[in-house]
Amino acid sequence: MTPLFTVEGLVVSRGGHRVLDGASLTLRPGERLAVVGPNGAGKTTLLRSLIGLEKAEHGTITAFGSLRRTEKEFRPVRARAGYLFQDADDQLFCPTVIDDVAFGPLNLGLAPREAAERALAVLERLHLGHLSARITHRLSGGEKRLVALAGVLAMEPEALLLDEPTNALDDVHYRRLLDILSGLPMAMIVVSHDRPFLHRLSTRVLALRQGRLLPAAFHSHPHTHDHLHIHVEGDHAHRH
Ligand SMILES: Nc1ncnc2c1ncn2[C@@H]1O[C@H](COP(=O)(O)OP(=O)(O)OP(=O)(O)O)[C@@H](O)[C@H]1O
Repeated sequence: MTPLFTVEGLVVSRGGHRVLDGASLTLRPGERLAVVGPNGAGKTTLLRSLIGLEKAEHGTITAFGSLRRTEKEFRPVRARAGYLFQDADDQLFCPTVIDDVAFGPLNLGLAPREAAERALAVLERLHLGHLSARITHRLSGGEKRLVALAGVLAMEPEALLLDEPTNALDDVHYRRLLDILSGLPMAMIVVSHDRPFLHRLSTRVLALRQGRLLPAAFHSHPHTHDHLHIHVEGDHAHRH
């Protein structure tokens, strides 16, 4: 099966520093790829690069079967890969929830009524129908996050790029998000520090270390404690 994304030897600098320094990955249909790494390792930079929001100095990004280099080449990628921002406030900008969720479908060319119907259907699927008429900026942090996800899903993307999706979620919303994402058929890349969440959701793990992506795996030590660790190939020290 053709990969949705293939990244080879990606180099991206931010603030004069090489954040990504030869990062490579492949996202295949149906895969749920977790990307972990310390604060500032470049996880957000990686997701932004995949949709052309950061400029690659070296390396190649192939998305949906085509090499992408220019803004023009990346534009269709943004319509096909749904990106959930780390901060929901960066994503939501319409006055009401329904307008925000309908914005993407409208942009894709749907008629206003069709866009509103699709938006409402997605909100209801996420058990958020009761929020549709609410003022977006007055939602709680967790509500904002789920509404932002509704906006992404309303675009019916072929892949999802999720930056810290469990931020600000309580137990009920956390469980709901996990159920929703686990039930979606599309491939996704999930950046998170939430190891139990990634452990349940992901099919594969990559760790970002010194600008490169290394294969990693979850492991736990039930004999001493029951929280999850991530073992990175080539790392010797355990991180608690
Ligand atoms: N606009 C910017 N200008 C300069 N440097 C930036 C900018 N945005 C990010 N950086 C730097 O790039 C590096 C990578 O940031 P990035 O947000 O990709 O990390 P991250 O792995 O997502 O971190 P976190 O886990 O804290 O969200 C950091 O050192 C950060 O300070």
